Amino acid sequence: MLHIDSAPSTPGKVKMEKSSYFFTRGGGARWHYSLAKLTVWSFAFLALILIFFLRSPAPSTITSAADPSRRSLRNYNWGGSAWEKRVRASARARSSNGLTVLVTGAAGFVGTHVSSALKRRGDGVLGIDNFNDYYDPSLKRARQALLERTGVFIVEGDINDEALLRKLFEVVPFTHVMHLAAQAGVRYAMENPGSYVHSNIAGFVNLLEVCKSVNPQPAIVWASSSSVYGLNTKVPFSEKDRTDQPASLYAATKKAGEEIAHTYNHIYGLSLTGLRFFTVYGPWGRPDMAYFFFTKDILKGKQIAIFEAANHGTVARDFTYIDDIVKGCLGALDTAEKSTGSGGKKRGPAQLRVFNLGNTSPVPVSELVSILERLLKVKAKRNIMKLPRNGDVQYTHANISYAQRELGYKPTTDLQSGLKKFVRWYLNYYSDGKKAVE
Ligand SMILES: O=C(O)[C@H]1O[C@H](OP(=O)(O)OP(=O)(O)OC[C@H]2O[C@@H](n3ccc(=O)[nH]c3=O)[C@H](O)[C@@H]2O)[C@H](O)[C@@H](O)[C@@H]1O
Repeated sequence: MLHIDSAPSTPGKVKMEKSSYFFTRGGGARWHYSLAKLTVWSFAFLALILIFFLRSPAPSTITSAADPSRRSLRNYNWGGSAWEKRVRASARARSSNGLTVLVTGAAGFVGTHVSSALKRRGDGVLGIDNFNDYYDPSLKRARQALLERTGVFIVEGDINDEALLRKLFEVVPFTHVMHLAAQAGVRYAMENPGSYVHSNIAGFVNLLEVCKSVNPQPAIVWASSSSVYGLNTKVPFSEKDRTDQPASLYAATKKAGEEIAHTYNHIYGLSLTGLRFFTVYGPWGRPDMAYFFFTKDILKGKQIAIFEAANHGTVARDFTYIDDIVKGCLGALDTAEKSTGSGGKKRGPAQLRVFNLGNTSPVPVSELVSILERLLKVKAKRNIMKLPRNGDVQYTHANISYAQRELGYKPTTDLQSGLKKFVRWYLNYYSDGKKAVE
């Protein structure tokens, strides 16, 4: 008998005393009996596997590319005629001159708002999202339900799944891709660097590989970030300023995205527009962002950490309201020129752009908290802390004249009015007893 005490510490080196029971010569009838039993059980096991495969539904069951960065590896189901029908219906534009847009990260904050705005004005929209657990997936499911009501179907899958992306382009000849799927968050990059490489680099390259090879190639608009300005001190930030000093891995992956975009534009003629978003906030926002968890913590009476730079220096952000960002995204899609490649080959020069989408009026984080206090009618428990060395920069401020000229981009919502709408949404969303605030 193998006792727990006698088990060797090296796995795989367990002495199989029981196995000698099957293989000793003197075993006789007992040996034959055991062999027969083993055979019967083996057949039963094989039969079970066979039944499992025969009973599998017609749609292909694809396991997403293993993501080492996630605790929960996910299986996604896609395919089959009913699924294709939903994909086609969602992507159908109301009129023949409407766009047909694949929105990646459609269950995300910006993705939901952009998808809904496109659908409302008559464009065809299909979403894709992997519903990962970076933050509460139930919020993503609620956004999905919202989009379903407007007629937008979100395919569950990962942008790293090449077969899925190819299938989507086979079913629908998308004219545009609005690429918003990403691992967001500046500070989380120190905890989980792999997830940034997986989504923001590998996932983006996979998407571009598929886009370059399909006919017709779509035009691509995608989310870069204000964080690419990193340690740049020249303000306001202009697209011409240096972006070679990222302060976080998140920023570095977004900057890498801009360089990767250059390559695919140069070699394959893909039309590519990068949008540098400046701290986007609003209803249905991201719970990992300061304005969101400050609201939660102020209401709970919990202390909040407010960062300040050296010598009591102000930390400020050019907070940009979601509706303004949506207008910028639509402006970028509407002015995107066609890609020029076909058959995977470039046939001529293609459009390559990068725009700042900010609000042009930075607000100190302490002022953000004061606005929240007034709106929530609760005093915050402020804990002023030195800005940690975790990727945060002290200050952001967008120069938006290029986006104004080319996209007609003109932000109209100040932080006070935008937060008012956010707080109204927050109280309404979380007052419904079913949604727990962690
Ligand atoms: O502009 C962008 O491109 C980026 O904007 C945000 O990043 P960030 O500006 O750091 O937004 P928050 O995490 O909401 O932080 C806002 C401000 O609050 C400060 N903060 C954050 C957390 C905290 O506990 N205390 C605190 O004072 C930060 O230093 C920052 O100045 C998003 O999280 C990024 O995904 C996005 O790419």
